Amino acid sequence: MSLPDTTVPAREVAVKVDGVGMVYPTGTEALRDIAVEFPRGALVSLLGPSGCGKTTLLKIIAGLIEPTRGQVIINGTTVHGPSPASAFVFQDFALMPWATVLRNVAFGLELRGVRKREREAIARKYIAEVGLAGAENRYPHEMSGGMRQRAGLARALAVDADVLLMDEPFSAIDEQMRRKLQEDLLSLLRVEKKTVIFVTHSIEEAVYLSDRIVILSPNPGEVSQVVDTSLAHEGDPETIRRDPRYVALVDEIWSGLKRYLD
Ligand SMILES: Nc1ncnc2c1ncn2[C@@H]1O[C@H](COP(=O)(O)OP(=O)(O)OP(=O)(O)O)[C@@H](O)[C@H]1O
Repeated sequence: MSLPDTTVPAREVAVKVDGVGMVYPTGTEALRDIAVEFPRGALVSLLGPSGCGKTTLLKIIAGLIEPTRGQVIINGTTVHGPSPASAFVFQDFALMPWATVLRNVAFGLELRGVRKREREAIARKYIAEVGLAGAENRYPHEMSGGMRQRAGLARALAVDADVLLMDEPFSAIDEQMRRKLQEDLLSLLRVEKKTVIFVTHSIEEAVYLSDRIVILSPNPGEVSQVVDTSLAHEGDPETIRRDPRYVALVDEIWSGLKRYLD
């Protein structure tokens, strides 16, 4: 009789960063030999001090800039330029100020030639999903920072990319609203099942949200540590934040990072 196979299958890789290096034309070496894997359906944070190359890495994964060395592979295909497999959520929301929420959220689909009726139906679905139902006809200046970031998230979801790239999406938002958005993002991901690469400065935010944290060190940006959090992200946020494993992880990451602060 053969024994049952109890090995846990490794999670499939959605995004592979393979030996990426980046030297800007100014001569700044922003990244050196970055090799990281992003499992499908996981939220992975890039964490590190200012200037360690987090945004540069995210832009390379998005295909917005070409690395000097190495490659990025999304769903088995090497990235050369922006691809429909990924969608970017910007820190400053990047909404068109002259367009309503509905038009902003539908914009990626408009660029892809989706007909008006269809794209607006899709946009309305995601506007509701991020908690903005009723705000379809508002303009960005008529909304709070939190609402604008929800619209930015709905726009990224509407194009139905597998991979969401989020560059400090909550940093321009006050603390209470940020916590609410973090919780809402986790609930949304339970429904949408995206692979998320999330840039943050905040250790607490990274530990609260992430399945995995990639810690970068500066000058040049290199991977200094990869931490699998193994924390449950469901349940009462205050209970999670008091979980001894949450507290220990925040402490551990903080003691690793503080040597980079002057
Ligand atoms: N377009 C550019 N041209 C030249 N150098 C750049 C450019 N963009 C970034 N850099 C440099 O590359 C390095 C990494 O910058 P990057 O913005 O990726 O870091 P970061 O970790 O995202 O920083 P922060 O946390 O402050 O946003 C820095 O030294 C920065 O000055």
